[in-house]
Amino acid sequence: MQDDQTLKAIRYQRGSLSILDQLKLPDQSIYIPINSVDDAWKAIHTMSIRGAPAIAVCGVLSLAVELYHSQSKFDTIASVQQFVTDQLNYLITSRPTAVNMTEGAQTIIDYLIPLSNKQQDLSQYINELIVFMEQFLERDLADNHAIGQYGAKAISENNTSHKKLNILTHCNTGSLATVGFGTALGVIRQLQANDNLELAYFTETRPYNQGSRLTAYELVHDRIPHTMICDSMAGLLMRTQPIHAVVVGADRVTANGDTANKIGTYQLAILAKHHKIPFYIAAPTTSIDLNKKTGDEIVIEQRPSKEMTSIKGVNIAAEGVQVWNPSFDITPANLITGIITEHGVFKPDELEEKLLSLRKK
Ligand SMILES: CSC[C@H]1O[C@H](OP(=O)(O)O)[C@H](O)[C@@H]1O
Repeated sequence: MQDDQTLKAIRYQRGSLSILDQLKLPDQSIYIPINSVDDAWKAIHTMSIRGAPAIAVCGVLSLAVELYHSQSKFDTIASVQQFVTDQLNYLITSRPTAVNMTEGAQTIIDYLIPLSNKQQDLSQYINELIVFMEQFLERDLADNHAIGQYGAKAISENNTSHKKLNILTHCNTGSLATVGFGTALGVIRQLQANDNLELAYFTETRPYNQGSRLTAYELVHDRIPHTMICDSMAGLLMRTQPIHAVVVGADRVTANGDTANKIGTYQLAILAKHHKIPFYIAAPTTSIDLNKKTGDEIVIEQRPSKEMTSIKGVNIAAEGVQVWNPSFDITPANLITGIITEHGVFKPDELEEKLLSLRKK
């Protein structure tokens, strides 16, 4: 099972934040300090830390650390509110596709006024704001296990004829993409814990290799039975091996269930449809953006060409080669069997209604 210490993407205690530098994995396990929002912005943009939920927690906690150490520079509550709003709006620009940072920023901005109605002492206001920001860490930890449990139950119930299941996943959606158990990889961890997993197949996930660099690291570490494949092998795998489900993460799910996820997800969904294999998205409800009606509204982040033309600084393509490097693609809702959240598994066409009723509670 997951070892909480060596697979922690984020280490935090009040006034101090560090992240596991995922660009150095799997060869080196090095934590780097994050002392400010600027540090967090750079770490997120360069993908030293990545994964929609982990990005949001890192961003919010970097602001908590900055507030903790710079209290003396504020003379009014209004100046704190302006600083927090400006820093959150800056953090959102670090990676545009995932919604979790935007959701977290809006939640904090919405709290600034109610908190000032409750607390007029400047020092106490800052302290209570820090406590509120720290709750993002606890919330995501709790969400992950629920996602794993709901997902494992749904997939097992879909395959009553097989005790042990072969699952295919893409990219990295484990402890290195969240702050705990993982989303899609959390479902795989839970299937393993329930003794319902035969093999976890996973793709290398070109071009940035989150699968070979990060998912391999997690599955080997947790001693979960697995097989790594190249992205291009997914079709032959589904045609020749019994794959019982595909489960992947999400960076942003829109109201109709369309989902932005790591590039390569869309073609896996098409292959799964062709081979009649259930295709699941696993994501916390903080990844669901009801303000966007369909996936056509999602901004797809374009990444630097060097992430395609080199690996760890070694060129694998001719200097000057022209590339196209979208970091995400959109999987339409009609290719998705279910969306696994911390509140249960929802069909795409019921997602908006279910989420609105949950948010009213
Ligand atoms: C639970 S992480 C969701 C999502 O994040 C990954 O993208 P990136 O590595 O570029 O941050 C990937 O799309 C995962 O599925």
